[in-house]
Amino acid sequence: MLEDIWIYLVLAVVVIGGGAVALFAGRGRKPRDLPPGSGDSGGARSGTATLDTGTDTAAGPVAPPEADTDTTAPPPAVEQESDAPQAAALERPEPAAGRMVRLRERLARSGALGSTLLRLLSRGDISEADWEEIEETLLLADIGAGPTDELMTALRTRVKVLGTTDPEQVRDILREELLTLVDPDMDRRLAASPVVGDDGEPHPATILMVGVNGTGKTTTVGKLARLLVAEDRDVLLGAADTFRAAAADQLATWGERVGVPVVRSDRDGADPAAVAFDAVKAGREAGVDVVLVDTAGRLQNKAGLMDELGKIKRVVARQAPVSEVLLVLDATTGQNGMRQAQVFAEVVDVTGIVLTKLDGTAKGGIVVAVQRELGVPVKFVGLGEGPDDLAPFDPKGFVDALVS
Ligand SMILES: Nc1nc2c(ncn2[C@@H]2O[C@H](COP(=O)(O)OP(=O)(O)OP(=O)(O)O)[C@@H](O)[C@H]2O)c(=O)[nH]1
Repeated sequence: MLEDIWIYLVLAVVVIGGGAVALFAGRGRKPRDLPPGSGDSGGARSGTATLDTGTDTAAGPVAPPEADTDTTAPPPAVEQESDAPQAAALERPEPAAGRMVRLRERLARSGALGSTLLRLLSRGDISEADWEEIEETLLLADIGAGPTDELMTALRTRVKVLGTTDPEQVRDILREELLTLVDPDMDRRLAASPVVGDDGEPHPATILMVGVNGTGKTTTVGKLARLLVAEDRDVLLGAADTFRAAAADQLATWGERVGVPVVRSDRDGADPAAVAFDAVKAGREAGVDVVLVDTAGRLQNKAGLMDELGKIKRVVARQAPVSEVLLVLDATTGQNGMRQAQVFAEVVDVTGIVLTKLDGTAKGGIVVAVQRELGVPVKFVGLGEGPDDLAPFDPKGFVDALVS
């Protein structure tokens, strides 16, 4: 009997002791890479923000970026993966190199452009009606009037001079002329390395993503974060699309999957400029390489858009020079997309274009049209809904896919 009591006592001590160890082990774990003053380091900054663990933490009062910025709002929160099971589940995104090749067949419907042109150009005697059909095909693919004229002139001249109907030779001519239009000499690199500011200090590369809602902007921010993680960059996301509450949740999910922190506001409709400011500030304090800022960019009117984006840019520039403004356009929207591009270009200095939904559209010619219109390169293309279906744009791979 006495022996039994001893056994129960020993068991009780083991169970209670084990529980206590587990509890403290869990509490002692710190969120990764949090900027000083956020998370459980506490105290240095007043005001409150929450980590997604739900525990109360101290994070910073964020200096009001501009006089007209809403200062009554609580500062944005940094969301962060916070314990071992989540960290273990981090995904390793696919490297950037080779994505365009993998996604090539997604351009199949744009390939209809190439096959129609090849069929017509390989005819022994190309009639005026054939040339008209070629022209119509180019226009329907959204290449634009000017580039279509140029291509027609070049093709007419070269086919006539060569006098060939050999499909291989015709294919080579078409490939060369399309490549000239897509312009392989444009600089398509993304400015994603830290920069030294006027103060001589290193700052993260800051990239603003702009575009109309529905073009795939938030998704593209998530995909681009993955692509940068695959390239071993430290990334932080700013959820400055505060119009659509779900956009910040969407970004948080993208971030969690690859261990990228997200700065967001706890309040729907918060000032986007304040969130952008805090994101860049947090990125700077954490020493990340790149801060990607999602914006809302409603197009109700140009003045409103200019106000919002102009303010975000000014406010962010106080923390770090803006390295890139990427305009996200939906390739399926044709002329409507071109009009959006014009408005955004008037409002903010766009440095690159991301064309989404290029999979399954026959409108691939918009690559040429939009580059011509804005004078800036297409830097990335979205070729599907998968998390790694965003590829750095490669003109040669694109043209090869069209005429293969
Ligand atoms: N097929 C295809 N779908 C895409 C691509 N990029 C985004 N999408 C889809 O487009 C839809 C809209 O994407 P969101 O990121 O929510 O678009 P958004 O409305 O610009 O984001 P907000 O500005 O936050 O409103 C989603 O269903 C995406 O999966 C792409 O390259 N191909």
